[in-house]
Amino acid sequence: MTWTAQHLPADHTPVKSGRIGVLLVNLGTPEAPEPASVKKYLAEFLSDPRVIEIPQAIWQVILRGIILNVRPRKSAEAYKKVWTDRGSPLAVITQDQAAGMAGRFGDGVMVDWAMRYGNPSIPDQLDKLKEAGCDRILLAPLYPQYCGATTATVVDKASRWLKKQRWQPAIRTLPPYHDDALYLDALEADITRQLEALEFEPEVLLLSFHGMPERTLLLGDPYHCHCQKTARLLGERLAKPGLRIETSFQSRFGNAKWLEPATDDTLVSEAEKGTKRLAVVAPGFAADCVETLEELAIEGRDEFLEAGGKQFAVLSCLNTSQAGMHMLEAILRRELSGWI
Ligand SMILES: C=CC1=C(C)c2cc3[nH]c(cc4nc(cc5[nH]c(cc1n2)c(C)c5CCC(=O)O)C(CCC(=O)O)=C4C)c(C)c3C=C
Ligand SMILES: [Fe+2]
Ligand SMILES: [Fe+2]
Repeated sequence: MTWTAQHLPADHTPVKSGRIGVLLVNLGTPEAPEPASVKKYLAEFLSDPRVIEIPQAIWQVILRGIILNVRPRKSAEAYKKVWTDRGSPLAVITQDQAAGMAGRFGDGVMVDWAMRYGNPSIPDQLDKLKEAGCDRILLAPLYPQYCGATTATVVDKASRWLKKQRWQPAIRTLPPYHDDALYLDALEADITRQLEALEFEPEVLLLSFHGMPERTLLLGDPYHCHCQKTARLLGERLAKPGLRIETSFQSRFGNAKWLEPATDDTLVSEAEKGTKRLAVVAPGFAADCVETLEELAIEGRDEFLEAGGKQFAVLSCLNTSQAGMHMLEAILRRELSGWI
């Protein structure tokens, strides 16, 4: 028997194919800087076993009984301070990064964006790319340093979507790029540009990475090593007389021991030991967000100045800077090789 289109189910529509999709993914953010939205976002984020690695039965009692009744109000205040006309900085910048990549790889390549928690969700965006005819998709978690709590959970989420597809697109994932010359070139250029534009010359440049529970390092997560390697390679490039480069970890959460030294403690100890002029940059964040714009630029400033510091600046993340977009295009193009 010869199979022809008439043997297909009545609802079968011919599938467009042959296109390539690129999905940029970042962490996720609330829909609004209000406690109810923050609560919804944190409930999803902090229920991810890749993020909180203690048994869910115990954790859900703590999360729903205490944390989700206290933290959303406090976090919503932080989000209010950095919210823009277009929404949360993290979402706006990620959207702009995707828009800035569109058209750079030719007509057959669509570039879109998603958030691991909240919207636009990874499954919705993968549906969209597939429906538009993408049979090859490059999934790009925008985390230079690999971490189970960030990179792996993006791949987990996409894998759950793949599991439901009868006809799966081919998927590639962007590897960590913590020691990639393209990334280091972009950071070196963008940090140098911003340091030269400051009204003061910092004595200390603090490289602040997002923290993680120390236990994850002992369990073999490469995140800490990746941060240290980025810091070492970037430090070598930025080294100049009169500038000391230090590394720290920010955004401590909960009571467990986190990676050290902590950024807030470092800002205070630097000021107390006499550092007057300090600049901070967060090389691990692909886009500015509440953690850089509020925790570093507002809280961090207060901590440093109250402890005796005199001049303080937080540099922008790569965001949609020329150096950042050039890097993004180059690392994506490399991962698309053989497809375009
Ligand atoms: C145990 C809790 C957390 C872990 C582990 C964690 C890891 C982690 N996070 C980022 C990047 C971002 N985190 C952001 C916000 C944020 N992070 C946590 C907690 C953990 N993060 C919370 C509770 C929040 C929300 C804000 C708050 O209430 O303090 C953000 C910004 C999101 C935004 O909306 O702007 C980013 C980005 C990394 C890279 C990482 C592990 C390496
Ligand atoms: Fe975080
Ligand atoms: Fe924070």
